[in-house]
Amino acid sequence: FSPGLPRRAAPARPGSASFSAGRPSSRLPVSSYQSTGLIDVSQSNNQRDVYTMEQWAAQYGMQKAPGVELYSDDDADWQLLTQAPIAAGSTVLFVPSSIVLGSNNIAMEMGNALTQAEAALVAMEQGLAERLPLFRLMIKILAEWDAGADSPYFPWLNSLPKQFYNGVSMTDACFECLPPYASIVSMNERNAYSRFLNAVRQGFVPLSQNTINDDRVVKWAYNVALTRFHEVWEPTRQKFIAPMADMLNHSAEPNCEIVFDAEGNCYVQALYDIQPGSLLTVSYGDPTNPTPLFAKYGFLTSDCKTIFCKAIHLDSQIKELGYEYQDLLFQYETGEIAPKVWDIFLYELLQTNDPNSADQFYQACKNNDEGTKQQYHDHYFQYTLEALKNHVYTILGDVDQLNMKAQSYDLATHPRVPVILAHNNLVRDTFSRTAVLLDQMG
Ligand SMILES: C[S@@+](CC[C@H](N)C(=O)[O-])C[C@H]1O[C@@H](n2cnc3c(N)ncnc32)[C@H](O)[C@@H]1O
Repeated sequence: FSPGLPRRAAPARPGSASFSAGRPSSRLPVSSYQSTGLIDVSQSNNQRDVYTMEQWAAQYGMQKAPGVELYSDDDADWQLLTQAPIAAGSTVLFVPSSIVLGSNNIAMEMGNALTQAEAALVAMEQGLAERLPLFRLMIKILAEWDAGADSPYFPWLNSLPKQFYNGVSMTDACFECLPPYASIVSMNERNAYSRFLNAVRQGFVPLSQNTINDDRVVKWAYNVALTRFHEVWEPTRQKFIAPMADMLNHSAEPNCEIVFDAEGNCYVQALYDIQPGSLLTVSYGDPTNPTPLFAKYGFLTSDCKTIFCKAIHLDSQIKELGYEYQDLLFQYETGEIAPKVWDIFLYELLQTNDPNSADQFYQACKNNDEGTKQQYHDHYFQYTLEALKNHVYTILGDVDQLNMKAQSYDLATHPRVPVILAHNNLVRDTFSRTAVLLDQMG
C-alpha cells in the first residue's frame, strides 16, 4: 500500500538477539476450502482479535523490534507504535514469506480455475487487466474465509476490520453528498468491485455457493485486499499482503517503508530515527491529494497539505496542455493556487473568446515560454480572476449544499457520513482561504 515507493534491495534478516523470539518459519498448508466456523463479516460484529493474530504470526517467524506494539484508541482502528527508540535504517518488523499472501503464488496455487475467472473479468472490461493481482488476493481471501476455522489464515482473518468507509462501501446516497471529482473516484472503486463480484459469480473458482452469493462476504474480501495490499514492481509486478505489516497506517510524512526480498519476505524499515511513543507509518500514495486515498481507504489524512483542483469541467484543457492533477494544487493552509491552475482557466477563456490567442498561449505553455505566458496572464488577469472566483464560490456553495444533505442522513444507516463531511470540510476550508486571496486580488 505504498505504490510510490521504489523497491530497494532487501536488507539482511535481523539478528534474532534484538528481536522478540519467533519459531522458525514453515510454509502454511493450503486450506481444503471446507466451511466450518465461518467468520461473521456483518458490520454489527466488528470484534477483532488482533493479539491472537500477532501470536499466530510470531509462531510462523514474524519478528518485531523491541517496543513495537499493536495499538488502538478506539478498538476499531488498530495500528503499530513503538515504545522504544528505533534507529534509522533498522528493521522494525519482519514477516516471513510463509505467511505472506502474494498474487503470483495464488495464481500458481489456483491454476486453471483462476485463469478462467480472470478471463471472464477482463472480457467485461479490458482495463481490469491491471487489477488482476488484486483479484487474485480477493479470491484467496474468499477461499480462506470459506474454509472457516480450518483455514491456516483463520487468526489473521479474525483480526480484520468488518466495517469499511471507502468508495466501495458507499451507496448512491453517499455519492450524492460528494463534490464531482470525489464522487467519480469513489464510484470507480465501487464499479471495479461490481465487476469482481460478477466474475466470481461465473463459478470458475472453487468457492461455496453460500460465499459466492453473499454480497457482504465478497465485498468484505475485496475491501480487505484493496486496503491492505502492498505493490512491488520487480522482478514482476505483483501485490502482497503481509499480516502484521498490514497493520501500518498511512502518513504523508511516514517514518517507515515496506520492502520485499526476492523470496517474498517482508521487511518494514525505519526511514528515520523514531522516538519512543511514535506511531509507525508508511505512505499509501500521493500525499498531495487526499481524495483518491479517501475513495480507496475510507479515511482523510489529518496531515494533508494540499488538495487537487476541482475544475473537472476543464478536463480537456488539462489534457491538451499536458498537465497532471499533481500540478494543479490548492494549498490547504494558505489557499494558494498553483500557477498551472491559472493556465487552464485562462486557456479556456481564450479558446472561447479568441482562438488565435488560445493557440499562441498553448504554444507558450508547451514550450515553457514563461515570458509569453506572463504577458497573456497580465493582459487577461481580470477575466481569469473572475473565472476562478466564480469556480471557487460555486464549489463553496455546492459543498454547503452537499454537507446539508449528508447531515440529514441517519448515522445508524449511513456510517460514512462523518468521513464524507471531513472530506467536504477540507475542500470547504481550503477554498474559503482561496476565496479570501482572490478577493484581495481585485
Ligand atoms: C493497511 S490497513 C492499516 C491497519 C488498519 N488501521 C486496521 O485497523 O486494520 C488500512 C486501513 O487503516 C486505516 N487507516 C490507515 N491510515 C489511516 C490514517 N492516517 N487515518 C485514519 N485511518 C487510517 C484505514 O481504515 C485504512 O483503510
